[in-house]
Amino acid sequence: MTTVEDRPLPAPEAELEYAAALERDAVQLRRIVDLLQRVDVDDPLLLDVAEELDALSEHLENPVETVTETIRNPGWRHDPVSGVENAIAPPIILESQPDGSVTAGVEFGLPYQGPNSFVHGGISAMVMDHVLSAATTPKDGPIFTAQLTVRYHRPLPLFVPLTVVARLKEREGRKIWATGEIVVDGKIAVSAEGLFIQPRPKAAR
Ligand SMILES: CCCCCCCCCC(=O)SCCNC(=O)CCNC(=O)[C@H](O)C(C)(C)COP(=O)(O)OP(=O)(O)OC[C@H]1O[C@@H](n2cnc3c(N)ncnc32)[C@H](O)[C@@H]1OP(=O)(O)O
Repeated sequence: MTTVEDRPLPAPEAELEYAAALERDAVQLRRIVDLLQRVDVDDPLLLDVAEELDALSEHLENPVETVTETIRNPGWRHDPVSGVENAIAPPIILESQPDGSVTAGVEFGLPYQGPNSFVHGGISAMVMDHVLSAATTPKDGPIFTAQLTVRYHRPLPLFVPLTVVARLKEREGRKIWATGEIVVDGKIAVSAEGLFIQPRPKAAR
């Protein structure tokens, strides 16, 4: 059996081409997920869709990407919030600001709905976790969320541009606190505070 390690790595230019293709694939898959939320339930086209998607899955199944390969690829292209290669990511594109804060613009559609016409609270929490951690992530290694407190001030509407902001609050050894908000029409809809911890070096565990 050929393992991932045995397979030759693509040349750098081919790798770029594949990455771009994967990004385009994720865009189309995201579009399908969105359309499936909106299509008429009595549309006869729906009868063929599962078969067509099944054929597509069969096509992709061989060779399937293994866990090892997933870890080898850059995580930030795969993650569920800003991963451009991940169809479940909105995706949210983060920007680092000169003052050290991180901002992002996003607009959620129906796949992210919780209460009718509003964003699911778990999605808001996931976004806050991600953007807060981006504001704290030290350059010298990974960081883990230890605590996340989210306050929902007002419902977050779907189909409206939202702004996410996060900033580092305090650092004490391996512990880093950050705060942030999701803002709609200039008003804070969600605020959050997180404690992030740099894990101990392996030898010290
Ligand atoms: C652009 C890309 C941006 C990045 C995107 C990725 C974002 C993804 C963020 C995540 O989703 S991370 C996944 C969810 N989180 C986890 O799975 C974490 C699971 N927990 C752990 O792995 C460990 O518990 C943890 C690394 C958080 C801490 O383990 P340690 O062994 O390093 O902690 P240790 O016992 O040495 O304690 C160190 C200090 O932290 C404190 N501490 C540890 N865990 C805590 C906790 N959960 N809450 C509060 N304080 C905590 C602990 O009391 C102590 O305080 P003091 O130094 O003051 O004594």
